[in-house]
Amino acid sequence: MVGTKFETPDPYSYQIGFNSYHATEAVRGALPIGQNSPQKPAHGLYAEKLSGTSFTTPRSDNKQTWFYRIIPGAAHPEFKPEHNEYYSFKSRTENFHMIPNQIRWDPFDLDDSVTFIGGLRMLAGAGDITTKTGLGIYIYAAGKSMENEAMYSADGDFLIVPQHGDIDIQTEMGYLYVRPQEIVVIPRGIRFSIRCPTGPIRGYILELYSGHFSLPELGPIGSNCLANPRDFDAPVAAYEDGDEDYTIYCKFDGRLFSTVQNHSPFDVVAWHGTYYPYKYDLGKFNTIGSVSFDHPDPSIYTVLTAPSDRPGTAIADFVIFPPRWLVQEDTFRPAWYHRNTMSEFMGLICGSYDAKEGGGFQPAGASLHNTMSAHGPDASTYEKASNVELKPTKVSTRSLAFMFESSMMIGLTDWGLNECKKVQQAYNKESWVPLKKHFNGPKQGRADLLPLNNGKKNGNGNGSEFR
Ligand SMILES: O=C(O)Cc1cc(O)ccc1O
Ligand SMILES: [Fe+2]
Repeated sequence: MVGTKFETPDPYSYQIGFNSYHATEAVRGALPIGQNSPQKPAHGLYAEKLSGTSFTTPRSDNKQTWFYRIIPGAAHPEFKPEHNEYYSFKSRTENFHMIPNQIRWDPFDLDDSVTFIGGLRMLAGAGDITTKTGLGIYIYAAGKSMENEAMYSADGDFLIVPQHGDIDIQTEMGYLYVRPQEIVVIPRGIRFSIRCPTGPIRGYILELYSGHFSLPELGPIGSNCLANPRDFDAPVAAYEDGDEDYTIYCKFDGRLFSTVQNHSPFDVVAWHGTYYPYKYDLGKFNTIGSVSFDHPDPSIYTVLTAPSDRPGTAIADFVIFPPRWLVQEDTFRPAWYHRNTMSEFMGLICGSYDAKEGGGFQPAGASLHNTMSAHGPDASTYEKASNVELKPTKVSTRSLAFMFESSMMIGLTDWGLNECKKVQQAYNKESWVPLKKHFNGPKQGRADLLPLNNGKKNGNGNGSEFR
């Protein structure tokens, strides 16, 4: 299993469950009983509501939280725009480079001279923030902890995939400690601060402009497997009653704004509700696969999904390729060659990826196979996998790749295509141009000119039911 992480003790305790109703108080009696907004909440606290869905969203999807805090979130001077070229993330579609080519990036650099906010770069995106449709993809690299600084995104939910270094996250709801091979989701609007307790940090972020993540349906799999709801951790209330200045950064329509307030935003003494940040250890993913033949669709590896209005069609799926046994008979076992209507952005947290034996897809690197961009195993993977003896084999041991998959066409920012200087110029040439022809039939053919096959036009007629 990935994610056996006893090296760093987890300093925090959590409440468990995906989409659970949580209630937590750091001072006894801070949560009102039987009501949300008493005339005078206990201990001189203010009640404040944070809604992540419209008030009238059906109960099953409704996400709201009540805070009992020292000072309401509104107690700050006005926000002013930050004037740093990277802080206007150029997240509008008209600024994107739309390219049909397959793209692959060398590992992104570490940079320990900046904080999480200073080292956040938009790589790619789709849709429109103002109408809450689509997604943004970011790379972060930092080494300085955010001290007396917090941020929130009005634009969407942050799904953070750490690749290097632990992140210690303080949020309005409490603390989350997240290591590589774990993920964390910080929903829209929640204020948070990121510290780097183990040194430099680096990773990937999917910002979801539309709705929120849910667990995929399990269909015939039944009531367990894949990511089980019990394995998601939410913080317990933790507050500070600080009077020092705090800079609050706000990401709003792809631009960064800031203000300085004279108290800590992490002053929530108690909260209850369904809208909260959560983490998940990818090592707990219960992987399902074929025990007979053929390579199944990677949708079986979906950890979280953000559905669109079209059934079965996601704005964003978060998919992982964890260590697993491959046992299929008479099967080309790596991913097949394919062209999909869905776009695929992939990253590698550690190890290697079984469809890219030829190297080039490295930890902290990435690839993008956009709508209908042809891809699949590189030439060396093909040669190996089409000749290998098919014994039960464990793949991706000590490896973890992931995919942000989207029904939208993904565009690249200037940073993603040029400024980062990580795009591999020879990706196609090295991966697929070397593929050899193995065809051994005549130079031309037409099905309707073939001699009759005992009256059967299609199929070999042999059946394969008793393999
Ligand atoms: O392209 C990729 O490597 C991702 C992927 C993996 C897989 O097992 C099947 C389809 C697919 O797009
Ligand atoms: Fe693919």
